[in-house]
Amino acid sequence: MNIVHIGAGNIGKGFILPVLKDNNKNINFTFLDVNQQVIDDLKKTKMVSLTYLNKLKNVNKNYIIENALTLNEIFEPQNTNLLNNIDLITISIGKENLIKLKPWFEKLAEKLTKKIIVMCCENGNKVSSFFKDKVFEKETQKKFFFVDCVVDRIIPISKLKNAKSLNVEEYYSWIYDANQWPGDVPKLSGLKTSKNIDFEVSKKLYMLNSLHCSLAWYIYKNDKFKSISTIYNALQNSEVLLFTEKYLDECISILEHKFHADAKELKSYAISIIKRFMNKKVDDDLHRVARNTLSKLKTDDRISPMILYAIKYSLNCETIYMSFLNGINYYLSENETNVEIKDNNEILNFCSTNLNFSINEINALKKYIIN
Ligand SMILES: NC(=O)c1ccc[n+]([C@@H]2O[C@H](COP(=O)([O-])OP(=O)(O)OC[C@H]3O[C@@H](n4cnc5c(N)ncnc54)[C@H](O)[C@@H]3O)[C@@H](O)[C@H]2O)c1
Ligand SMILES: O=P(O)(O)OC[C@@H](O)[C@@H](O)[C@H](O)[C@H](O)CO
Repeated sequence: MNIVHIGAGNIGKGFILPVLKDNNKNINFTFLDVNQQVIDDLKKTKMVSLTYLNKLKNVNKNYIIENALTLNEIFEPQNTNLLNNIDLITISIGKENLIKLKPWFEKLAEKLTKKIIVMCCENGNKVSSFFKDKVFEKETQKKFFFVDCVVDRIIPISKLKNAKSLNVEEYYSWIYDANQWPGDVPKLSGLKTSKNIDFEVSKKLYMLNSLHCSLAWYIYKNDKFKSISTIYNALQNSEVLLFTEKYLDECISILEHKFHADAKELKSYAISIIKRFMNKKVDDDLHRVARNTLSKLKTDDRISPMILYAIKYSLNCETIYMSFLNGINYYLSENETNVEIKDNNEILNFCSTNLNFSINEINALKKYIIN
């Protein structure tokens, strides 16, 4: 099977490559990236070397890659065979960068003789559908099967000095939408399917990912990352643990209400998240988990939808709302404005100007703040 993966970064090298290679025979794997240095390094080594950060004993494993190319190199004559035989394109470049792939996909679409599956392995709400609907015209959309998925493995930023080595968490989960996968294409091993991808996406995004950035913003507010700089260090503090528990309890009530989900199952998922965050070997920097703060605060991402849902159905979201304000202030301080906003009108103004809140959403938030 020919896999082309766009984005030879942490999730590409530390998750997509090993999960596909470990679980499926005859995987021919090609990395594409815009970063010339990364591609040159991978061309040289043709290998990725992973260290699994097992709590008991680290395990090292090497993975062969068949090709590493810059995006446009794939259109060169010597790569025609590969181009004509792609089965699956996976992508992990950051949701905000997807728009840049528009011309590349349009060029590819002109050359295709069969429909190809595209999976955006980005954190966000059904990002493959977003990519399909918001980026492409109908004609291009028809050339691909866009399949939503949820990917989960914590891969901290590497402090190792070469592009081929990476430390990764041992745990992983990759779930895709069973309804969008074409019926005549065999399923991939190592991946799970779901007929309720909305729930799977929301569960991970609202609990794990929103807790991650909320912890960073909380620590920044109280410590400015002076004495605490990683997720593991943060969770050694009893006040942070209390914040975490309250935060996850509010998330659980919202998910339980929205999806009629089993609260016990969500509770054990919450416990599993805390356990994973408490793996001392996963040296996960707070700047990383808070990256792209503004996108994380927008109405299509991990915090605002929970607040707006809780307001609508009168559910408690006190801690999540506090975290939302921490996030706004973190964003402002990162952008060197040195202004904290606390005034209600400033908050509402920020939401409509920078976070895509609609008039109805602003009115709902206003009512919540005033009460
Ligand atoms: N690291 C994690 O723990 C983790 C886990 C699950 C999901 N994710 C998601 O995976 C995505 C990538 O995260 P990451 O940690 O691997 O980031 P990263 O910065 O390590 O890797 C991103 C890669 O994409 C490349 N890239 C950027 N723009 C590009 C473009 N226009 N065309 C081709 N390549 C381009 C970069 O050069 C880089 O190599 C994000 O959406 C993130 O939310 C990350
Ligand atoms: O990648 P982001 O910036 O969307 O979010 C930061 C982290 O929450 C994220 O990378 C997690 O480590 C990952 O999603 C775990 O599966």
